[in-house]
Amino acid sequence: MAYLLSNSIRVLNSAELYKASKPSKFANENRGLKSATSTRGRGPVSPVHKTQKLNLEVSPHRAVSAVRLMRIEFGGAFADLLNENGKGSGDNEMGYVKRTLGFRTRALDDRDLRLVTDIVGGTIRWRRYLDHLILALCHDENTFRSMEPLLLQILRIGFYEIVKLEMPPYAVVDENVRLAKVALRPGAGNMVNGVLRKLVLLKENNSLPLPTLEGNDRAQARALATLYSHPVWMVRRWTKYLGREEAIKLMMWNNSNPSFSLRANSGKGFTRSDLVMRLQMLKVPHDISPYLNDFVRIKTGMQIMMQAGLLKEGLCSVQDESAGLIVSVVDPQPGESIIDCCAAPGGKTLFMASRLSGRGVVSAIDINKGRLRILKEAAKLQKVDDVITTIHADLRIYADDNHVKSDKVLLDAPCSGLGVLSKRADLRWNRRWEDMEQLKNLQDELLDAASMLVKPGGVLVYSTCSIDPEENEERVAAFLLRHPEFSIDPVDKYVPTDFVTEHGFYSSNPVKHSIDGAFAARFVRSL
Ligand SMILES: C[S@@+](CC[C@H](N)C(=O)[O-])C[C@H]1O[C@@H](n2cnc3c(N)ncnc32)[C@H](O)[C@@H]1O
Repeated sequence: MAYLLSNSIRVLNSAELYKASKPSKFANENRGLKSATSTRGRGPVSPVHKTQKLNLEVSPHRAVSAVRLMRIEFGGAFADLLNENGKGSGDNEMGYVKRTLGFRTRALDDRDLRLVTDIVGGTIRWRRYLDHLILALCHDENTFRSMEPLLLQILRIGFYEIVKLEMPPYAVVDENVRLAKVALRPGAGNMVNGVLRKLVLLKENNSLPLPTLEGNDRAQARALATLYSHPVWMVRRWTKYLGREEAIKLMMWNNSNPSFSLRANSGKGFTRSDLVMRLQMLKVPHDISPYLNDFVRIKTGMQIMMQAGLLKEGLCSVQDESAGLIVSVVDPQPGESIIDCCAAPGGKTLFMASRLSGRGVVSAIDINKGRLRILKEAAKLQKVDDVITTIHADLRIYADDNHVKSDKVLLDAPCSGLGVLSKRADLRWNRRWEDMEQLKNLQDELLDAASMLVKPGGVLVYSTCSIDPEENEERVAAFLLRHPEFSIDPVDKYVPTDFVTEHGFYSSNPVKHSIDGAFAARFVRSL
């Protein structure tokens, strides 16, 4: 499958998603995989009876969006089932469309690709809100709870297009009815027709059945969670730590279309000016990063940039400035030995390596062999492999067994990812409150291990892509209590003051800085 990228890398890298995603509680508690593959009502993977011919009635971007949403929601298990039914279909998206819907559509053009990205990303982000409306407009709760997954995806798409994209409503109704009829059966088309028409009327009368902010804290959190389409536990956590107003702003940011940054790969002699020139030639609108010399921001045109081969040739990488600023906190210098403790897939390793000008070494450790392989290949492509060594290991065991001491050690710890929810549209539904406790324990263990690799007088940087104080400041405080041999080195020398907290940590705030949320603390080990 061509990864149908235009502006949402994480949403679209579905192979990765299958592996990474845990079952979505919200989605799966009422409709499991069994119903996803049910043959009742000609379910999505029983298309034997259907024509395998090219279908020109259904708009291809809707068909592809519906199938991609199924794949994201049901993850690897769904993909595996498809493969059982037809080997080889997993390799390309049209294969999935054919297997799921029972027909092919014409190939997608650039406009279709952009629509798929918008619809899939938006429908995932707004899922709780959309499901609330769908449930309200169904005959009864049982109709909603027992709905075939493909039918539900078609309804979600229609609701999203009407309510959030504000597309011409009757065209949306017609198109989605047609999709339901062809992919499922005429009755399903009638159902979609009835529910979408009700929605159009309610929207025209400005009377969508939405919850109001009433009742106790819990009830209000539930209402906010529906209105801004996030899990209740996140709303409660953010209301506690940020206050309601900031929590709402954060949720609005998470629901907006993400923009991306590109890092010119100076390791390959390709400068930001070179990148700017190439983007100008490709007519891709861009802005220079105000924070980092190698970075350029783009809101649209990712597809064009990829088609032009800039990523494939290793001339630049997609990297958020929040991650680039963590490398600024490490401040790699030529000749240094650096250990990147949780390195894969390598965004920060590669950037650090490019800063060494061919002198020094970055040892990239990771427990995940597959992701480490991606890092290795990217290092070759970007011509920084001469200063990178990869080590496949559990950091905790590695640190116990090896008595290496480095100038600098970066621990970019596994975390909730609560700072990157605008890019990782599905992550909010996969993260559970219980994950936080497990993650905090792991972060403490990894910090202890990473600290063993720092030479006297050396530097340790702890970072996350989370905005959660329990994963950030609290972990730092706990670490300092356990390790009096380390002290805080304030980061104001390394990043713009706007990112420096009162305790001398680096913190990027999506709402304030319009980049992903991230955190870093820099420690120095006593001599
Ligand atoms: C936040 S990601 C790192 C992202 C990376 N630094 C980058 O910039 O691309 C966390 C990584 O920690 C790795 N990891 C988790 N537990 C680990 C362990 N016990 N030892 C080593 N790596 C681990 C995961 O495989 C994952 O690749």
